[in-house]
Amino acid sequence: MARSRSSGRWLAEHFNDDYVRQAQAKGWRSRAVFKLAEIQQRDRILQPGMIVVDLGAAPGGWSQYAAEQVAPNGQVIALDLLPMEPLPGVTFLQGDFTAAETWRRLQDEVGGRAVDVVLSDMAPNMSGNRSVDQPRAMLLAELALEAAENLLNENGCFLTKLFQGEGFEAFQKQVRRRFARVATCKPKASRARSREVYLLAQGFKR
Ligand SMILES: C[S@@+](CC[C@H](N)C(=O)[O-])C[C@H]1O[C@@H](n2cnc3c(N)ncnc32)[C@H](O)[C@@H]1O
Repeated sequence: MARSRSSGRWLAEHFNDDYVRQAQAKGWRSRAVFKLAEIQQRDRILQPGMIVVDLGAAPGGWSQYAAEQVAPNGQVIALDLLPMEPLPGVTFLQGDFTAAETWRRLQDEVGGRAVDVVLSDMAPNMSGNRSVDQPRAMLLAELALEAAENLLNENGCFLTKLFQGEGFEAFQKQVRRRFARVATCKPKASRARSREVYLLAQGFKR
């Protein structure tokens, strides 16, 4: 089947991308790992022994990196709509996080343990229509925040992907009410033309 011009452009960009080459060379599952690594090198949010929840985890770059940082004795509980190949130190749940049933399964897996960090790199399939994509992306961020508010221990940390646009400011305000320190960042590995940024919230107030 003939590829569309835009998917051809995406593939060319993907394979020429230095982060893709570096990820392949180092055995990381995704180029996205460099976004988390940049944040970790600056803010040290992951420490040995921590329990981490990784929402929107497939194909597994963030989980792979987080599992290394929290070893030994730490654990990553990863969740995605799509299947994911097993990783050491990572328990994986497949399900749609917008479904109440998936939230119940995640709570069961956590089993009442105090979670130190909730990560969310969830993103909807982009249609290209901003009025459709933005509310879908905001819903995923809202659900990730709700999960963080339910699971995190005192002083816990929440890192989420966000897209600049409708609802962005209100979401930041909401996060500021529950966390002592909140900052947005655009890691170098995040494509300049993408509206994607990351919100890092530290010091959860229970
Ligand atoms: C940018 S990718 C995550 C990449 C990942 N951080 C890594 O390093 O490999 C976004 C993921 O969010 C997942 N996702 C989107 N909507 C979801 C939903 N409703 N429930 C669970 N996962 C979802 C997608 O399936 C996709 O795998």
